Amino acid sequence: MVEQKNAVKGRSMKFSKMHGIGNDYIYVNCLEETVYEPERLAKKISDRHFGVGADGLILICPSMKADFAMEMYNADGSPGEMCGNGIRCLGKYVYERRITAKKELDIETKAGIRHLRLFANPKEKGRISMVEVDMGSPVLEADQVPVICEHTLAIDEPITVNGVEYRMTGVSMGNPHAVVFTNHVRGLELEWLGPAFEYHGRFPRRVNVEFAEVIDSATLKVRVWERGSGETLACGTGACAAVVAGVLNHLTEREVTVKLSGGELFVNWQKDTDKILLTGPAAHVFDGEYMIS
Ligand SMILES: N[C@H](CCC[C@H](N)C(=O)O)C(=O)O
Repeated sequence: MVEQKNAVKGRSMKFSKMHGIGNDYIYVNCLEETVYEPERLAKKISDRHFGVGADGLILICPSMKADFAMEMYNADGSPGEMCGNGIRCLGKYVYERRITAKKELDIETKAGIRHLRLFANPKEKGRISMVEVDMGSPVLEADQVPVICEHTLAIDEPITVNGVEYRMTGVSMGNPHAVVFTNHVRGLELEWLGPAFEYHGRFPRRVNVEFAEVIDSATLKVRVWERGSGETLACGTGACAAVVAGVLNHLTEREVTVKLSGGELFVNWQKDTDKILLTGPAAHVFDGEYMIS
């Protein structure tokens, strides 16, 4: 029944809008709804004028290997392997809607299984306000997975973009990132610089770019240009990549507060386990019904 309903144009699909410090996604509960063309839907529904408006689409799906599976699509319809802000909101969604009673969850993603710990809002019973994700280990070598570069380790590597030489460090958090340290992120013209990095020949799968300013060894200020979505107010995988690059370039410690345009995330790259813990808020904005067209 559900499958037929959504296959037909002009019928509606329930969705929720959520965000992690302003990195906003449309969530569809695919335990109840069926989405046939997620790339096409992501592009339409993410449009901030002709759609609902979001940085992309996230599908909450059943999993054979974990408690749930997450599929994510960028605003241009392209699929992404992992989403640090999105997965935190997914945890809040399934707990608050009583789809699960667990406060520790395993979520299957294209980058592997990620473990979540949900923290209750002390002021509102049954609500979750903060979520910690074990993001796994960063991947730095090209022959291991979807790293951005053809060559091995790219630490502080020169790259010419729009005729200017920058230095970047490549980090895969399951999805590809290039981190560029700079002295003043505020003044950067990302609309011009972001696409030039994203589509640079050095990155065969395109790239997410983080421009990071070192405030002190435990604080980074970061602006993000996301592959497939443009400048966003925050990026969880990007915050982790920035801290990995900070450590590798001897600029930061392993425990860092990352100040993004929409708020703060806390990153802890554990030395003993090599795993990265990402902690930050998760918020629900509204629920709605979308007409499939
Ligand atoms: N905003 C997300 C990452 C989306 C990455 C996506 N733009 C890609 O194509 O890899 C985060 O919080 O981690």
